[in-house]
Amino acid sequence: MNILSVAAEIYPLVKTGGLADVTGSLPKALKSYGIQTHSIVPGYPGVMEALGETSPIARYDSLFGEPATIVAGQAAGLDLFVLDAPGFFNRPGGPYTDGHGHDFPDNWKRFAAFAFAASQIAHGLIPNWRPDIIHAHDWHSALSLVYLKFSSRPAIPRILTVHNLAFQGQFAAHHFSELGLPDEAYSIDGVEYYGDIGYLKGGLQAADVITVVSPTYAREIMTPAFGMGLEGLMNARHDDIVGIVNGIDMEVWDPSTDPHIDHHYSARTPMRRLLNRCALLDLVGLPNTSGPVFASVNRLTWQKGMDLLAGTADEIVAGGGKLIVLGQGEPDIEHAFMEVARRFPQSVAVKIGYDEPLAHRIHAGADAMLVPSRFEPCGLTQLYALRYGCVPIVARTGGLSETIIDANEAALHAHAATGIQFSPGDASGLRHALRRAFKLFRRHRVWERLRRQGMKTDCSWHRSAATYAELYEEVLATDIRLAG
Ligand SMILES: Nc1ncnc2c1ncn2[C@@H]1O[C@H](COP(=O)(O)OP(=O)(O)O[C@H]2O[C@H](CO)[C@@H](O)[C@H](O)[C@H]2O)[C@@H](O)[C@H]1O
Repeated sequence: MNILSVAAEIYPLVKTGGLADVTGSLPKALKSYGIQTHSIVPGYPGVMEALGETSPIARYDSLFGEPATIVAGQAAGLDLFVLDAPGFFNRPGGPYTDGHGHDFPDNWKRFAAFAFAASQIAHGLIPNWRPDIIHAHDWHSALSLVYLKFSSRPAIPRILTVHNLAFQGQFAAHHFSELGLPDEAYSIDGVEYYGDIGYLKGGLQAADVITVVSPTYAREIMTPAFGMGLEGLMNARHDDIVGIVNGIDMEVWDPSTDPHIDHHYSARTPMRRLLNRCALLDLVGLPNTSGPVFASVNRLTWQKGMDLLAGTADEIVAGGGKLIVLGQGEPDIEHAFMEVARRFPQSVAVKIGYDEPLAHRIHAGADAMLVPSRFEPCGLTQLYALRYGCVPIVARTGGLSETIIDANEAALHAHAATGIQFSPGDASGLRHALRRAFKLFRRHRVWERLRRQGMKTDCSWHRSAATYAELYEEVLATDIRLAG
C-alpha cells in the first residue's frame, strides 16, 4: 500500500515540535505492515541540503506566482517529494516565522502552493507511482484535501491528522479568489470559517477520516473548552474521528546508544544514569546536591502551562530541589524564567532556545520531567522521559492522562505506576504534585521502582502503527467517503 504523507515538518530535516517527530517516525514504523510512505515536504534550506541525489518530477513556471519544481529524493531513510520553490521556502527564519518570530505574511500562499502540489501528486502527477491514500497533517497541509474534494477527477481516500487544534491557519477571505478553488468551496462544507478562510477547518470537512493524537483529546475537542471554535464541526463529524496515541522513535531516543549523552545506560544500570545527572548539573552550572532535579523541555507557552511552572519554581527551591528549563516561546514567559534563574542562581538554570542535543542530555540526567500543560493532544516529552528513566509529572489532560500511570498507593503497590498526574491543571495542582514528588523522592526504593517501571513502558509505535495500518485498510476497503 502506498501512502502520500503531507506535512510541513519532518524529523530530522525540519522540526519545530512534535509534528516533525511523528511524521518522521511513523513511516518507518508502518514499513513492517507492508505500507510504503512517501512524504511531501516544503523545500526549506535544511531539507534541500539533506537531500542526496534528486530527480525532478514536475516543473511549474508559476506556482502561485513562483517558479517551482517537485523533486523526488531520499534523506535519513525517508522517501521524499520536495516542493523546491525558493521564493516561498528559501528564506531566513523558521518554517512559518521570520527571525523575529512573526508569521510570514504570505503563509496563506506558501501553504496553499504546498498543498496544491500535494493534491497533484495524489491525482497521479508522478509517472508509475500513485498513492492509495493521502494523509495530511495539521493546517499547513490540510488544503490538499480540499483541492481533492472539489476536483472533478477521481478521488483517493483522504485522512487528516490533527496534532493541535489550536493552530488553524485562518486567513482573510479576500485571498479566496487566489486559491484556485471553485466558488462552492467558500461555504460551510469548504473553507469558509467565521467569514474568513480556515485551512484546518476546510481540511476537517474534506477528510474522510480525521485522526487526533489520543482518544482523550478526541473526546475533549467535542467541548467548547478544548474545541477552539471547532467543537460544532467536531461533534457533527463525531463518527469519523479516531484518537490514536503517538509512539516514539526508539532508535533516536535510546539511552543505551544516544550519541548526545555522555554515559550510556539502561534500566539495569541506574548508576550509569547518575553520571549523566552529574554531567548535566555541571553543564548548566548548578551544584550537585542531593535534592531532586526537575526539568522541562518545552515550548514556553500558555498551552504548555509554562507560566504556571515559572510561578511555582519557588516551591522547588524551598524543597531543596533544582530546576532546569530548556525552551523558547512567549516573551513574557521567557522573561519570567530568566527572572527566576536570576533570583535562584544556585537552584535554577534556564536556557532560552531550541537545542536538540541538550534536550537529550536533560532527559538522561534530570530526576523528573514537568509537563504542566493546560491541554495536550498527546505529548511526546513525557514519553521520552519514560524511556530515559526521568519520572514524568504531568497535568491530567489529553494524551498525558493516557500515557502516564499515577503513583497512587494502589498503583505503586501493584508496581504499575510510572509518574505523577495532577489535577486541577493550575498552580495549586502543580504545587501539590511537586510536594508529592519530593515525598516520593525521599522514599528512595519507591522512586527507583517508579523510574524503572517507566523505563519498561512500551512507548514505541508498535501498537499505534498497527492501528494506523488497520485504519488505512478500512478506508480502502469501505466506501466511507462521506465528504463527497
Ligand atoms: N527548546 C527545545 N529544544 C529542543 N527540543 C525541544 C524544545 N522544545 C520542544 N522540544 C521538542 O519538541 C517536541 C515537542 O513535542 P510535543 O509532542 O511535546 O509538543 P508539540 O506541542 O510540539 O506537539 C503537538 O503535536 C504532537 C505530535 O502529535 C503532540 O504530541 C502534542 O500534544 C501537540 O501539541 C519534543 O520532541 C520536544 O523534545
